[in-house]
Amino acid sequence: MKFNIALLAGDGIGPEVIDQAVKVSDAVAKKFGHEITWKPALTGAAAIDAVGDPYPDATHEICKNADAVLFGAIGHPKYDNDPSAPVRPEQGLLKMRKKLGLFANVRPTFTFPSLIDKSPLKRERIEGTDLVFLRELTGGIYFGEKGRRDGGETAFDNCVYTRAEVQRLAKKGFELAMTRSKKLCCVDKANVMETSRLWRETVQAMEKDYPEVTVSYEFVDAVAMRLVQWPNSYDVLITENLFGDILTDEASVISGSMGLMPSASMGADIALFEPIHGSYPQATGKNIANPMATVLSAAMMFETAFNLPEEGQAIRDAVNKALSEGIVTEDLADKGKAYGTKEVGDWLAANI
Ligand SMILES: NC(=O)c1ccc[n+]([C@@H]2O[C@H](COP(=O)([O-])OP(=O)(O)OC[C@H]3O[C@@H](n4cnc5c(N)ncnc54)[C@H](O)[C@@H]3O)[C@@H](O)[C@H]2O)c1
Ligand SMILES: CC(C)[C@H](C(=O)O)[C@@H](O)C(=O)O
Ligand SMILES: [Mg+2]
Repeated sequence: MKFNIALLAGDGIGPEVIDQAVKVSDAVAKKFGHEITWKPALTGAAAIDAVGDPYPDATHEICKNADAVLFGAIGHPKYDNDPSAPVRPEQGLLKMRKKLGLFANVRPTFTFPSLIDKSPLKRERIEGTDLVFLRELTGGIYFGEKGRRDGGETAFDNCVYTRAEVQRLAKKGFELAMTRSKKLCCVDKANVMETSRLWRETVQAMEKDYPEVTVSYEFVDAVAMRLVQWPNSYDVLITENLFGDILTDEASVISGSMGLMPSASMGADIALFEPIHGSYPQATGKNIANPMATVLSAAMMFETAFNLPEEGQAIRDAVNKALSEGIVTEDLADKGKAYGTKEVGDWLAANI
C-alpha cells in the first residue's frame, strides 16, 4: 500500500523523536512492502519563527490531504516564560485539533513486564494495568471564551460542552469498552460543575444502548487517587479535555516514563498520532529523550489509520525487546547504561 503522511516535528525534542519514528516506520514499510511519502510541515514555535503562525494554512492543507498525521511536540521556554506573548505555540496545537476535528484522544496506559520495578509504584498495585483514556479534545475549558476584565485584574476561562460533543465521545467509549472488558468509567466533577452534570446525564441516557457495559461514575479527584492506588481496576475511562490532560500525565508514572506514552487523536476524516509528552526543552539537542512514545504512536497509526495490525505489532515487538534488553534512554536506564535517542531509534529500526 501507499501512504502520504504529514510529518509535524515541532519544537524542542520533537524533531529528534520524530526522526526515530520515521526510521522505524520506514523499516516497517520496507519489511511489509508499503511505500510511505513523508510530507514535512511547520508547526509550533518553529512555525511562528518562520511565518508568524503556529499552525499555518499551508500546514493545514498538507494535513487535510494526508492519510494520517504524525506529530512530535510543540512548545518553547521563550513563550512559557512570557505569559503576555500574543501568539503561542500551543495555540497551533489547539487550532490544528479544532480544524482537523480531532475530538477523541485515545491515550492507552499499560505496563511493560521489564519495567514494572522502574515505576515508583509497588509491583502488586500496577501489575496487569491495561487501561485506555478517551480524552475529549476539541471542547471544554480549552476552547470556551477566555479573557480579562477589570483592567486585567480578573481573568476567566469558560468551560462549555454541548450534548452532541459528549455523545460522540461517549459513543467511542462504549464501543471501545465492548471490544475490551465491557467496563466504562465516566470521570467528571458532577458534584460541582454544570458541564459535568451534562456529561453524566448524557452518558446515563446512553447506557440502555449498551446493556452489556457496566458504567461507573466517579469524581475526577477520587480517580486521581485511585489511578495510582489500584490502576488495574480501570479499563476504559472517558473524560473531558482538561481532566484527561492531567490524569494521563499522572498515569505515565504507572508505565515508567512520560517518554513511553503514545496517543491517537481521532476525527471523522483524519487521525493524528502524537506522544502525550511535550517538547521537554531541557533535553533539546542532547540526544537523551526517549523516542518510544512517538515510535509507539506510529504503531497506533499503522493499526488505527491504516488497519494494519501486524505492522503495528512489529513495532510493539521491537519496543518490548529493546526494553527487556536494556536498549533504553536515560529515563529508563540503570546508571551509566543509557543509550542515545538516535541509537535507540537505530536499534528499533534494525530489529523490525
Ligand atoms: N503535545 C504537545 O506538544 C505538548 C504536550 C505537553 C507540553 N507541551 C509543551 O512542552 C513544553 C514543556 O512542557 P513540560 O515540561 O510541562 O512537559 P514535557 O512533557 O515536555 O516534560 C515534562 C517531563 O516529562 C519527562 N519527559 C517528557 N518527554 C520525555 C521523553 N520523550 N523522554 C523522557 N522523558 C520525557 C521529562 O522528565 C520532562 O521534564 C511547554 O512549552 C508545553 O506547553 C507540549
Ligand atoms: C500543550 C498543551 C496545549 C497540550 C494539552 O493540554 O492538550 C498538551 O499538554 C497535551 O497533552 O497534548
Ligand atoms: Mg498534556
